[in-house]
Amino acid sequence: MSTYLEGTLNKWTNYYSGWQPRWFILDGGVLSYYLSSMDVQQGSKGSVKISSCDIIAHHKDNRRIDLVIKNGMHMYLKASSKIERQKWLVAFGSTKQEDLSLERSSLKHGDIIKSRMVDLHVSCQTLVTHIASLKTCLREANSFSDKKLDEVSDALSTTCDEFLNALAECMDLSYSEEQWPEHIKPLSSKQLATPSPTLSRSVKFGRTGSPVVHTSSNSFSADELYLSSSTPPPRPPHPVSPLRNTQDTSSLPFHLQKPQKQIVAQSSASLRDASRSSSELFLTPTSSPVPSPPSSPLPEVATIDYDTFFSKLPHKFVDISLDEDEGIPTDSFLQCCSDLLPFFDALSPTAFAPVKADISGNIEKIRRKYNENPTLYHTLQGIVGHEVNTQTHTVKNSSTDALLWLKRAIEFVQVFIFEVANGEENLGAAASVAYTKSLKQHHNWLVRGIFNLAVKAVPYYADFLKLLGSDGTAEHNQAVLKDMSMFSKSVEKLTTILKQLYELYELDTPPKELY
Ligand SMILES: CCCCCCCCCCCCC/C=C/[C@@H](O)[C@H](CO[C@@H]1O[C@H](CO)[C@@H](O)[C@H](O)[C@H]1O)NC(=O)CCCCCCCCCCCCCCCCC
Repeated sequence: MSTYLEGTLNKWTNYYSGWQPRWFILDGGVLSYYLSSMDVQQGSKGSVKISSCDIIAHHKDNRRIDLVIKNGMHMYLKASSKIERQKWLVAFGSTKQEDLSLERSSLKHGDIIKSRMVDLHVSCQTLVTHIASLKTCLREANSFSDKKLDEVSDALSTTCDEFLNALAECMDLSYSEEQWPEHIKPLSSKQLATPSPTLSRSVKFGRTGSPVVHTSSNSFSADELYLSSSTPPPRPPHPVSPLRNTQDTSSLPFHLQKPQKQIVAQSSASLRDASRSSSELFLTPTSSPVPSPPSSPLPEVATIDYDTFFSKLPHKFVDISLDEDEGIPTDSFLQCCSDLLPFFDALSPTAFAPVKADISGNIEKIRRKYNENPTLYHTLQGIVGHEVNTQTHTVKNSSTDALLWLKRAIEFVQVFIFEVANGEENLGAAASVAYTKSLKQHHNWLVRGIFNLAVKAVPYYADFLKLLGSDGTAEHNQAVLKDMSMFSKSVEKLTTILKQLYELYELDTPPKELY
């Protein structure tokens, strides 16, 4: 008998109507919803097959469940309480289990492994996100509460369990299917139930935010962690390491090709550069079941590169090399800021026209100053320092003032991107956080009102990721989120330096009359 559950859940509708109560029925593996319990006879307003969804217990909101449908669509749900959410999570989990058992009886071994490989891949991506959040929390320990840290750790721990379960099942299935030599026997599900030191794999994100899978040649175990788009990797023709002692990437068991992706083989040396990325997932090897020869060649690395808005930017904040004493080169900084302007047209040429005009006006003011004397004004600090020394920083249209407003705008963008990269899918909420941190205190009631209106025009999360270059697939979305994370980190570094500059000269105190 299949799992049955019915009850009220709040469903996210849109930014105008927000969360709306709906009557949900889970039956026969399908979740359907109705306007109310009285409207069931009139047919459902929509339904989704639970086995085609990834079920995500939201890591910040303990009442929320996100159903990520395999075609990239979402259904956001909110229970009335944490306990109520738990009830639904259990029901969804049981339903998935039932469907899996059904599949098992009708599918061949290989098909089941395939389906679990896809699960493995999805939870691997989720792990990457959680670990990025955890790293941010740890890095910014001062500004994050213990509660936030606990939440992120819990989410990470839950996803680790999901990942290990999926991996365990793959191992069991593959082990029962083939005879492996004793010394490279795949780990059993029992071994995997407790994270094992023999798990030897690390996944990193490259500078473009793309996943990079590396295999360590001196700690091989037969349980390859595949990163697969939709089809799983081919089984190695012979049950020995396809990677050990070889530079031939053609034998890599990664099945990653897709027309829009580029596969690159790199040495571990170039990966060290890639470790500047803000998002890294390490399932760290500590020991190996198979000792390796001391003279193993460098590990092989397969990278998938996705193009995103960020990777295609002609000038990137991350590439700005600071002068001594953290001097920010004026020319590079302005080029990076200018490159962001076309994005406002993509968002909405009319709604964002004032914002774009304000930002480009300030870029222009600073550019004009720089052109007067590129040596003297080589750095932003040089411009501000010179204006302060000559008492021209307070005159109308000073570069100091232009940079102050440009810094606030860039900070808005950085915090907004940070929020989204860290799991905030409600763009209105992300914009509010960004606004409070960067601009609100400097705006009077009129501009605050404009913000409240502008925020209603924010796009949907999925559309926003598409504007940033995603093709809508989970993998590409993930790549965009990684690039966002890296973008936010590199911009934050610069806004922090600028804030310190303005604090030094006491030039950034909000006017009291605004309160
Ligand atoms: C998707 C999120 C949508 C959120 C929308 C936020 C909109 C903010 C609304 C504010 C409108 C501001 C219009 C202008 C206001 C100006 O009055 C104000 C002051 O101007 C300054 O005045 C000085 C004289 O007093 C003058 O000397 C100086 O030159 C002049 O600048 N200016 C501002 O407040 C600055 C506004 C900057 C707003 C930045 C908002 C950025 C929104 C980005 C949203 C999308 C982010 C995704 C980007 C991804 C790609 C990188």
